[in-house]
Amino acid sequence: MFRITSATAADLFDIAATRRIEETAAKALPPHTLMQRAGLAVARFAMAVAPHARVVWVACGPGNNGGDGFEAAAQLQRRGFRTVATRIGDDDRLPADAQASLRRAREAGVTFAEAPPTQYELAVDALLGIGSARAPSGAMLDWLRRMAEGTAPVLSIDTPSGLDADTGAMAANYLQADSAQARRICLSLLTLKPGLFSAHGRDAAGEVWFDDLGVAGIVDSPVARLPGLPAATRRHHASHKGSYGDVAVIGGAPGMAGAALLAGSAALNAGAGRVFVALLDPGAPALDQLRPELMFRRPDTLDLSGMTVVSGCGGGAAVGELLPHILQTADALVLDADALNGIAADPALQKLLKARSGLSTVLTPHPLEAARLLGSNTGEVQRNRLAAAQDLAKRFGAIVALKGSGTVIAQPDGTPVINVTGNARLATAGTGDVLAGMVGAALAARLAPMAATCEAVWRHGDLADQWPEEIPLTAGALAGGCLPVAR
Ligand SMILES: NC(=O)C1=CN([C@@H]2O[C@H](COP(=O)(O)OP(=O)(O)OC[C@H]3O[C@@H](n4cnc5c(N)ncnc54)[C@H](O)[C@@H]3O)[C@@H](O)[C@H]2O)[C@@H](O)CC1
Ligand SMILES: [K+]
Repeated sequence: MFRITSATAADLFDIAATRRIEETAAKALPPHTLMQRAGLAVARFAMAVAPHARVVWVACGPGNNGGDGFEAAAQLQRRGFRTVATRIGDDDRLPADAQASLRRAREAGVTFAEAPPTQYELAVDALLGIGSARAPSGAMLDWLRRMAEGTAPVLSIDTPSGLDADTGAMAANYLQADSAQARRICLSLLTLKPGLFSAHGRDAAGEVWFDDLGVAGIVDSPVARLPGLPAATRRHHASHKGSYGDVAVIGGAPGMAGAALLAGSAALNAGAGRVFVALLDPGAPALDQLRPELMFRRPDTLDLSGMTVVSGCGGGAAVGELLPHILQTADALVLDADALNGIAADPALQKLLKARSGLSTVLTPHPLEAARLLGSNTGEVQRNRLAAAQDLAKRFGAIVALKGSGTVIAQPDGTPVINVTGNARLATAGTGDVLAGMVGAALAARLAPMAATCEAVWRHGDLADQWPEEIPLTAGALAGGCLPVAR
């Protein structure tokens, strides 16, 4: 059993694969073994989280997730914890494993009650796991709300109930109440699921822990993976600015120069050898007094063939005119914001983007920009972030970093990554420009495009995670705090 942190590299399996893995493992073991292991893991965890608990409330659902709950309740009761179970569903419709665990809970002396205890020190959510099929309602929803709004920690078995373990979509928003305050922990069993780390998954799950139930040697292919720590950074003494590449930021239409400057500063701080800024506002100053290292050029005077171009940041409509040239000549390319909007609106540009297939190209859309590129809508993208990012990556032959809670980094062929660094403090204007600059620096340092993007996204989020509580997190400060990604 271990906690998932930003340093954890791990494979993620969808519901279908998890069921196959469970079936294979169950066949190789005596009956009921997996559920007993699951219950024991939950009970051990519960005792560590609330060793002082006078009452543990276990809410059990109608399937095997409920069975895990009965088993955990039995194990806790036997170890001297007063355990109160509330349950949904009829005895005779319970799956066989859950029926066996229900019997064991009754034999152990677990209290079965119609309503939750008024006082409890730990709540265990064993209502629904990977079999969640519709929005929780009635008593189930009431209990989930009550847990979320209580002060005792909530321990979700396998998945938070009602969460789609494949996508992180929530069937019922029982966490949206302002009063939701309980510490939340999820103990994922057998496999780690992608939905725990994307969309609503992170809020619903809280801290994620993992127990493999003693099942090793999984042969199924993961649907995604957690990247773990980026490789250590070390620069050779015998290197020079040319070793870390040139970045050209092209953007900053009238009134939006700041976006391009943020990207430029971020690229510089992330270790790019030289950073050129080509503003699309003819009246913009030709020097940034605070960043004299940035070299200002007219867009048409730059030779992009040896450069990593970061395009879009505050580009407005003006960037559209330059995109054919940029798409055809940039050595490596990061496309953000207005560049993505321009491409979404113009099939000719889409063709040029596809023609770059095989070159280093990274798209960094937020969900609305992704929706425009896909011709869908934000709701659709957010309902399945993994699928949307993969669809875009395949369609345009590029690396795609779909921003949001659990940024998804997808590649045309190969397993996508879900990034677990970052937090809601990044939800402020300009942080996306900073990310684009950081990706640009990593590409300029000649990292492979997937590795460059994963590393920059990880570091960008990690900066926010490490940011001191008392210092406001602004994009300018974030751009100034970038740690080198280039080696
Ligand atoms: N069978 C085993 O030995 C093991 C089972 N495991 C547990 O089993 C879970 C999967 O079990 P199941 O496949 O039975 O699925 P679940 O227990 O997640 O739920 C399925 C049941 O809930 C009902 N249901 C779905 N949505 C509902 C809603 N909104 N309101 C009311 N009822 C709803 C379904 O009709 C079905 O009866 C895993 O998440 C895990 O917790 C694991 O511990 C591994 C071992
Ligand atoms: K659950």
